[in-house]
Amino acid sequence: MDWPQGYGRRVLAEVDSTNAEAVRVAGTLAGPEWILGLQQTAARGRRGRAWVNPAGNFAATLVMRPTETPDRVALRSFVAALALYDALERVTGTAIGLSLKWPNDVLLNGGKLAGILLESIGGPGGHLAIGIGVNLLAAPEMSQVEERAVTPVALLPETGVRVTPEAFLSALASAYATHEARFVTYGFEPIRSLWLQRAARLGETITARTARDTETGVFETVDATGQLVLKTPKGRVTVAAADIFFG
Ligand SMILES: O=C(O)CCCC[C@@H]1SC[C@@H]2NC(=O)N[C@@H]21
Repeated sequence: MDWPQGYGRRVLAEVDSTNAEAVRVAGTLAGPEWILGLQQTAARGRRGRAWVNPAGNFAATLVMRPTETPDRVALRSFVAALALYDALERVTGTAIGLSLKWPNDVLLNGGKLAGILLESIGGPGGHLAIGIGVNLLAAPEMSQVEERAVTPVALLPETGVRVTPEAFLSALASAYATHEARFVTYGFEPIRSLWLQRAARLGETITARTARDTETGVFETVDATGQLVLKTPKGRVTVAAADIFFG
């Protein structure tokens, strides 16, 4: 697989967190760069949670310096989710069982295979870190993740396909570059449309839990700003950030 032009790459045998490394190196970079960590000792997940990261799983962060407004920069989580989906399809040879869970998880056979953590570095006009973790080899135990979280799954036990983190990075970087170019050229609409075609539970009843509220309704769509749109008994509700529960 060809490495995409214009993107740098560094591989670290061990690091606390590739997102933390992104913060340390962002100011020294001349262009976008992938940081692959073969072992992470303090990996972090969304909403301040820890990310359990057994060796052999994939952990990388893309550091870049987007020029758009913060709202648009945040839409990169959909760009990254699409790239992950495509890379997984590429390495396994099939998209069967793959789906995307709003805002930015990748599911395989209904279990959580991958997660994305977007962090801004240095405020507006600064860098963006897109941290991506994929359970290539092993999934954490249910006891290691939050209660009611989607059951974690891993690629090898689910599909029999063994992929190294380095090989997966090549597939992901290439897929990411394709979707990034689409986003920069055509905006969010084609990304939104591709994402919706791969969405888990679209048209079904789901629950969105925010820090303050819990909303249950039919998952209608994702709007032009990336917000989740639910049809609830009290009307249409848009959700900017939440944990999503099925069933
Ligand atoms: O909570 C989630 O679903 C997001 C998990 C993101 C984990 C990845 S692993 C690579 C990068 N470095 C980190 O410390 N976290 C992200």
